[in-house]
Amino acid sequence: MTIRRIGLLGGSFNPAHRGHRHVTLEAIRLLGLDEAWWLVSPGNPLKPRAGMAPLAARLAAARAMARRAPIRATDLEARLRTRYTVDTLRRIVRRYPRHRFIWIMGADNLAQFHQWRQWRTIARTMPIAVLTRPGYDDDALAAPAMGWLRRYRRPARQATNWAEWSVPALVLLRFRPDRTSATQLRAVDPDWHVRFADPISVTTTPAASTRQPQE
Ligand SMILES: Nc1ncnc2c1ncn2[C@@H]1O[C@H](COP(=O)(O)OP(=O)(O)OP(=O)(O)O)[C@@H](O)[C@H]1O
Ligand SMILES: O=C(O)c1ccc[n+]([C@@H]2O[C@H](COP(=O)([O-])O)[C@@H](O)[C@H]2O)c1
Repeated sequence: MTIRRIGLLGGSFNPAHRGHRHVTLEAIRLLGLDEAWWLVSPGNPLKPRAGMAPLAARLAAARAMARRAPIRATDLEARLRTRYTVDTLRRIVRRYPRHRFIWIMGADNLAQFHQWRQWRTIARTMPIAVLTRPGYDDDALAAPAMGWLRRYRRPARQATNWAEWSVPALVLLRFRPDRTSATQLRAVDPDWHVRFADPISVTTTPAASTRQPQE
């Protein structure tokens, strides 16, 4: 039985940008992943709905950004009808028994992690990799959740062993950072989603546009 090693990066992807692609490719390299899945969120429970582009447009833009990379942009959360990460991860682990998963998030998300529903249960569900992000790395190390997570920290040089770690486990990944943010992109191009309003007109490979991860 071949075990697939998958990294899960959840996000609003409003819109997906080259920073997402860069940090995901770095995570794939440093963690020795077969693939990363972008979980394009129907709606981050902590973010306002105002200014959030429709899921179809965010998904189409994410698929275009993930093209020709071992990255799948998916609407799994909408399909599973989950919104909270703790529920999503529980369902995914059950649904894909032949896969091993690691949760990936940027340093900005670790700073807020203690506000997520049942965040300790998330950490007990699968290992967590935190990605360096300019302006947030110090905050992440001082994050309230780190008060508890710190004791489970693993050295980055052992990152490729993550599938054998007992949980909770946390690894902080450092690499050449990328400053891109969706907030910045929306400021210069607030109507970006209009270009993705009709997903059929979006240039993605047919396989990438329809495939769901295999169980
Ligand atoms: N440049 C980046 N470096 C590191 N991590 C990133 C970067 N951009 C996004 N991420 C991470 O990717 C995930 C999804 O990010 P998200 O879709 O919210 O993009 P964003 O640029 O942070 O958006 P916004 O500015 O709207 O908050 C989060 O875990 C986030 O921390
Ligand atoms: O489950 C929660 O309580 C929770 C609270 C805030 C954010 N999240 C998840 O964190 C991921 C990153 O969200 P975002 O909007 O910062 O890209 C995304 O998968 C969200 O669903 C999850």
